[in-house]
Amino acid sequence: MTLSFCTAQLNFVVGDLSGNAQKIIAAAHKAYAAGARVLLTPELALCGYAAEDLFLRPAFLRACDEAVHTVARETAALHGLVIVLGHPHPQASGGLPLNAASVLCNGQIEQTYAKQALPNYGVFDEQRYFAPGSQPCVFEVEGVRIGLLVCEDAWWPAAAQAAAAAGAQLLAVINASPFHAGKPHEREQVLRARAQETSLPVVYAHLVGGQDELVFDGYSFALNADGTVAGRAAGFQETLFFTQVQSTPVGLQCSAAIAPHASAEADLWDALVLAVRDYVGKNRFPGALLGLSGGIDSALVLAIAVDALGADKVRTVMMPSPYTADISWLDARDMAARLGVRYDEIAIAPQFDSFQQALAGVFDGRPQDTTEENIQARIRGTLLMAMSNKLGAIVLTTGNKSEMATGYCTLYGDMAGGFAVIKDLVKTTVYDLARWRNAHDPYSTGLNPIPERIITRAPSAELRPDQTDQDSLPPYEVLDAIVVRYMEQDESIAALVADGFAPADVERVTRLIQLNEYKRRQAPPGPRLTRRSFGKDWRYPITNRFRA
Ligand SMILES: Nc1ncnc2c1ncn2[C@@H]1O[C@H](COP(=O)(O)OP(=O)(O)OC[C@H]2O[C@@H]([n+]3cccc(C(=O)O)c3)[C@H](O)[C@@H]2O)[C@@H](O)[C@H]1O
Ligand SMILES: Nc1ncnc2c1ncn2[C@@H]1O[C@H](COP(=O)(O)OP(=O)(O)OP(=O)(O)O)[C@@H](O)[C@H]1O
Ligand SMILES: NC(=O)CC[C@H](N)C(=O)O
Repeated sequence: MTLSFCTAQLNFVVGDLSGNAQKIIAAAHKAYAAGARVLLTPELALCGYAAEDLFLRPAFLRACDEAVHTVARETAALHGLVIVLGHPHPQASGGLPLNAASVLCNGQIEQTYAKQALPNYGVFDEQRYFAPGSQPCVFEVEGVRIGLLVCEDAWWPAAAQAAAAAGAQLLAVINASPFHAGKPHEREQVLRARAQETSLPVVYAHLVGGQDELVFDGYSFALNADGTVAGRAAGFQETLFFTQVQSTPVGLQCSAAIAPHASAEADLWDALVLAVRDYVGKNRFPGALLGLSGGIDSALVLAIAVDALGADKVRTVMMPSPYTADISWLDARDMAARLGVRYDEIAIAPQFDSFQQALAGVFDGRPQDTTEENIQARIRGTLLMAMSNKLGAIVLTTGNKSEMATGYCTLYGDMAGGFAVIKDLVKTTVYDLARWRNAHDPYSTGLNPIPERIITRAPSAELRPDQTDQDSLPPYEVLDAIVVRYMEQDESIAALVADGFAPADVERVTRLIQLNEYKRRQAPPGPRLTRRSFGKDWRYPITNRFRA
């Protein structure tokens, strides 16, 4: 006996119930024609993950319910195909809905499983939206008894063990498991433990796509009962991933194509590209634009945007001030020419003069300070937003995580825009990725996008004469280490000092992190790439006197 499973590793759009339903129906027809008799869709595939407070709207839940029936009806002719469909399920008794996986066959809804473990940490709020289930769900297809789990269920032993105790011979897990660096390996490690504890093979069906700040990386996989990888889909792309499950004298054996895991840098790059492509595309922008300064941050964002959208959908504008160095112009022009993107120059000196004149009376002889620096950033922000209004393209902001942490960014200035592409990459990673992209060509563009001098020159905001970033901050290696350990890993000030960081550096950086919460609340969203980003998984009070 061989039973063929198909995982619909597809990119759904939150709230597009009919589009998602049609995508699932089309996948069912293709999978069936290719011989599959089980189709697994990702968690909440029908409505998209994460639909957040849409789950609180009765009309949304009713529409999801109708879409479940549409999928059942339009796949009824696929005789014998079992579809595991992820969707929210309103409870007849009222109360919160279930995060459900329904088993559809021959046009009927045969069973509906309710996710038991509802994650409520990090970026997850599932206890705000769903009531937990308590029962295992086992269904049989061509003599194979399949135990159903939904994502977080499989991160703990109990639900898998309950499915095994209920007679499951294989675990089918449907998922929406947001990416961070290293997550594809971590996930397989967790599921390996479930396979080994239960001595059951696992088919893990995963989502792909960008949804606001979350990125889903695909990499669906199958494990044998001993935990060895029997198959893996490619990461960061849509695919129908087939796994053959065979009955052998030693139990069920899975086999499938095994796509390799990519390097950490390649995964990060793919995540950034997918996040930009989906944010821009799903929100229906005709393209993107950004201020190109000749510095590393805007250079990296431009390279990502071109890989994501194509050169014809990205335009750049260099807005020199009196403090802009010649090499900034030269490098910005060089980069735009290398990539073949539209490049304009708009000098901001006249507007800068005009603002200063307008304020001269009010400022009454006070010395120049960051006020004047911020005016320049705000003139640029105003010009970029004007271009966005007129041309329809979204403004990509270029601030990195080190800047978002310390507040080295200007409200309504370089923070003005729609999507903050690298807000979860610390500056040292920005450099690493720039070097990596110049040495690799993941989308076969034939481009070596970033001029070498942009990578080697000292970073500067160029908002006053001879300014460099390191004038007022510790070296980036030190700054980034403090940011990562304090912000991502919850280490204390005392622990960092005990580990050898200079007390003054730790004091300054952590104080800046605390003081600049107000700025981050006004920042655009951007893709989460680490265990903790400045997004849904960082919810600190603005008004706060505690720091340790
Ligand atoms: N708790 C709070 N809640 C709400 N609002 C608060 C606030 N505290 C201050 N504010 C407001 O925020 C203002 C200060 O913020 P903002 O106007 O942005 O200005 P600010 O933070 O003073 O200046 C921006 C800093 O970033 C640096 N910068 C800017 C641009 C690029 C780069 C770079 O290296 O890439 C660096 C620049 O040199 C300067 O040190 C205050 O004047 C006040 O109006
Ligand atoms: N001369 C300029 N022309 C166009 N855009 C600019 C210019 N200067 C700054 N910007 C925009 O503002 C952003 C922040 O600029 P700034 O130089 O202050 O910081 P940065 O973090 O060093 O960024 P970068 O490395 O891109 O220069 C830039 O990434 C760019 O998008
Ligand atoms: N949707 C979920 O239940 C995801 C939770 C899970 N721990 C993950 O990130 O993979």
